[in-house]
Amino acid sequence: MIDQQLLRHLSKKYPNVKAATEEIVNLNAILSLPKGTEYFLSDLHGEHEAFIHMLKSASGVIRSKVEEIFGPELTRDERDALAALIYNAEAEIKRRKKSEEDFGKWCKMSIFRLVLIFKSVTNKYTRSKVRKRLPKEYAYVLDELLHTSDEANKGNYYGQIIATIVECGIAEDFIISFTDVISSLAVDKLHIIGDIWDRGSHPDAIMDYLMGHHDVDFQWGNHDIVWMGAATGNWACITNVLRMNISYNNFDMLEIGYGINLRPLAIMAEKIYGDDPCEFFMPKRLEENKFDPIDDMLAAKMNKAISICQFKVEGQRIKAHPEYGLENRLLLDKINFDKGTVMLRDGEFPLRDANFPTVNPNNPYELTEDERNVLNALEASFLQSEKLQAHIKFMYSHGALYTIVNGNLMYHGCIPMDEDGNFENCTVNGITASGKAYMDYLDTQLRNAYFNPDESEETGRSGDLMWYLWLGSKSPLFGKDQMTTFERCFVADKRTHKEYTVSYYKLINRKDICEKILTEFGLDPKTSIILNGHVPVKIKDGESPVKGGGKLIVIDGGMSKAYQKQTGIAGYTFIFNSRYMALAEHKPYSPLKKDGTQEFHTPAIRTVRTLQKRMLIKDTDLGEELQQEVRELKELVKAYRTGKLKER
Ligand SMILES: O=P(O)(O)OC[C@H]1O[C@](O)(COP(=O)(O)O)[C@@H](O)[C@@H]1O
Ligand SMILES: [Mn+2]
Repeated sequence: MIDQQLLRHLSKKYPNVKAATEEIVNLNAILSLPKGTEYFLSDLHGEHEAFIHMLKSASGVIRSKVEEIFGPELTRDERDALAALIYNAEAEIKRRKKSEEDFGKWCKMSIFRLVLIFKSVTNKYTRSKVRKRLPKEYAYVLDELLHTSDEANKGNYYGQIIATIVECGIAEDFIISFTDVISSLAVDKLHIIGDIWDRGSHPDAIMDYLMGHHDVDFQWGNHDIVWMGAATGNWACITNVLRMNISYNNFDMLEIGYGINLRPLAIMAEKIYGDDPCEFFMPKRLEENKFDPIDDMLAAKMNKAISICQFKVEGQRIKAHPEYGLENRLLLDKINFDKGTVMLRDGEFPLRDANFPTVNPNNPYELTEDERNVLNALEASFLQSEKLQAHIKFMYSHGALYTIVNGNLMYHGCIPMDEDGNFENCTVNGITASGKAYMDYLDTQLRNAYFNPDESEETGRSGDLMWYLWLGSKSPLFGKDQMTTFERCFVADKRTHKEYTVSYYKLINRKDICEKILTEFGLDPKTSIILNGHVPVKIKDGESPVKGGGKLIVIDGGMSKAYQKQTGIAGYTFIFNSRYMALAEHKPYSPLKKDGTQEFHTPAIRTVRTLQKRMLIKDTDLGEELQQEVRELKELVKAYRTGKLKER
């Protein structure tokens, strides 16, 4: 039974039998449509161009539509050009303006072709859903192009509309909007399973783009969490994100994108390491900075200066939180400054760089006055960066530690388990929990850390939790025994760099374990699957992304350029539409060339599961909500009919 109050509330929106019945008809129509296509991506690591291309091309789906519709009619080059127009309309228009004798004619022809693709990507949506996604300025025209029913006159009618667009001089803008709509309609829901930031040059551009997306959710990754901590002003997180991004030469993003002022750090680095070659701190150059080039020598000094700050600040956090169990990461006090060695858990190792002018052997974790001043200034930059704070708030409002959508469980790293596959008890901030309860507890704590920080504590202290989740061995986002950053910087012997993954990553090869996790999260282990990111799948070594008898799929395929050598591909998109689940395996993205052309690679798509029957909206989470609405509306109609409520 639905209560009277709810019915009275509903009656405000549906004041009579007719209005309520109309909505029931509308909802039932929606329920019988095929489910929209969901896309799952992870480990974007700042690769904005590759990522945006994956969305624009709908990871191969646009190409297959072009083939389906124009295969018999157009040449291969023409089909390539049409696909290229949808992927990057600005660039293609610019190129055509130069090469076409009659640019207006090219615009007309392109619009005609786009209309056919548009029809194909919208045919499983209701008219009202499509309307809601159209850009306001062209909604009327696009709706007409899509829905005109006068078959005999259609050619002429289209022709008129299109000719007017070209004559009015708005063809370029129209085509750009049109291609955006086509790409956006091909992807109904987007799930990002963590790690937007670090390594690649423009996570800021990715976030800007996603903030305009119609339906996106995030499952936080370790690289996201450490930025979320940095945004609370936490020094351990700030030094970590700066070290990583300086070491990848990402100055445009830091200084121009987020407005982080690195001048105090640069001045201090120059002062401390004037003569130090900082050989092992040279930045990796995956891309050049367009606006803020910093020469390698200065970048290396800044990298070393911020790394030392990181190890000192982390040492302080480790001592302040014995419950984190990170004492084995206290390494500055294990340095033998006379011998130039460090004592690690596997013995004593020589340091390849033993110049530590700012480390006081008697009190190695103490910051110098200069370092403190620099960190204060950096903290202010992070706290006051409007762009960063907006991105982080969006991560919170659209994100979580894990998410369940349409029966699938998504999380970035792992669920802590012991060797036998029991959910491991983990203690954080005084509370001990395991499995789902641990994840739920951390999720709440992470929200408090940003939105309700403990005012009485030093600034950013709440962010210690984010720092722990970035590198702690019981962090469901990290999933390794330790993070060996110090060793990577200072010790030549690569064996000391090794980070061992936790038991979980072995266990997930077992079907029963994956089913156990699904059950823990209240899902049906027969039909549900887990989508996992974080650990690059080494396809070139024969590793498969599909684990646990198809119950778990790891979709970190190495979108990060820095990791493509390891994986042998350039990322995955997991696709779940009304007919199947599939993995699109991407080749490295080739950027736009100077002559305005671009080489596009269509991903290899392999089906992971074919659904026995077409999945409809009524079978989805949304379908459940809509069916509840239908039940309520039926009660409302009954209330009107029996005189319990008055029609208006
Ligand atoms: O390869 P890089 O950029 O130096 O980073 C290495 C660090 O990144 C990590 O792998 C974490 O990043 P991922 O979440 O992408 O695996 C650490 O475990 C490791 O210490
Ligand atoms: Mn990760």
